[in-house]
Amino acid sequence: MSSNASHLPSSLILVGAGKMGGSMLEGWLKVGMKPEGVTVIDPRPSEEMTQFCRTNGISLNPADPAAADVLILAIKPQMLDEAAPALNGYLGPKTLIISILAGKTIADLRSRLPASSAIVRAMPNLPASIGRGATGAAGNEKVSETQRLTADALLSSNGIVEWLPSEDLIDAVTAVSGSGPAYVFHLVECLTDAGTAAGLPPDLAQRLARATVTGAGELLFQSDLPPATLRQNVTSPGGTTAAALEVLMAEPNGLKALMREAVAAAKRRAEELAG
Ligand SMILES: NC(=O)C1=CN([C@@H]2O[C@H](COP(=O)(O)OP(=O)(O)OC[C@H]3O[C@@H](n4cnc5c(N)ncnc54)[C@H](O)[C@@H]3O)[C@@H](O)[C@H]2O)C=CC1
Ligand SMILES: O=C(O)[C@@H]1CCC=N1
Repeated sequence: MSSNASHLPSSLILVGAGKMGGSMLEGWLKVGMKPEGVTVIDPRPSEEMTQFCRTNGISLNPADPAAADVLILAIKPQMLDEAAPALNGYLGPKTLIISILAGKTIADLRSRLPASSAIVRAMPNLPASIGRGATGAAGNEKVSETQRLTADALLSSNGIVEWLPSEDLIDAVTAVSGSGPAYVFHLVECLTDAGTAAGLPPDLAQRLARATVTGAGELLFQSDLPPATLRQNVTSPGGTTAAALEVLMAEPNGLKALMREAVAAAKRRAEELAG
């Protein structure tokens, strides 16, 4: 984990503490963000989140929250219009806004918030909660160097951060790493299904599929070898893996084409969510 704790903000408001906001919050506390500096705003917090805030001494839905150094926006993109009027009340002149809303551009946010707002648009992913997430981020010209370091400290507490040369790349980042964990979880579902079809009891198939994907993921994490080399290391010439890969890598309808289609669909959807 590469978070630079000295740049963590002293105060932060999290607006929307659902699956992703909650995952990020776990990461911030693990790297030393002070719970008394965190305020959570969510009209419908889950029981787990309510309990989490109580246990950690985090202020949940205070009547009149003071403006903070950082406001993290983690509501659904479709809720932005409804949430925007209240957001203005949480902003001070120096508040940095970090939005993780899929599809919503910095211009979309600026049209609903003070024009002078410093905004970082970021796209994290769910493994943020265990510090193994991947985030792409880009900021507008109002973001000072100190604010960029603050954003970096928060986002890197959740895993790797890639600062993008242009905000335009974020929809593609969303389609690859934002949504990507779901593709991997679905791979486990498919491998379980295939194992069951091949004669394994479903529970056993799922345990094997899960351990295989997490083991392969951890090997990829720990190794410097490119994924293609790791794949070749499993593949004995004329063996079982080669037989399976002939199906998966068939042209033109193999996994590569399917993955391109899936990522393109996710990117298109992100573009539709803009506005
Ligand atoms: N789930 C994921 O893996 C990822 C999600 N995102 C983005 O994160 C955002 C949240 O997604 P999820 O956490 O999956 O959704 P979620 O539905 O789990 O969480 C949204 C939360 O916002 C709260 N909320 C609704 N209206 C509100 C308001 N006016 N003020 C404050 N809170 C309000 C809801 O009660 C809920 O707890 C979305 O914009 C999504 O694009 C980004 C990357 C990954
Ligand atoms: O499915 C979604 O729209 C959000 C954005 C990336 C992951 N979850």
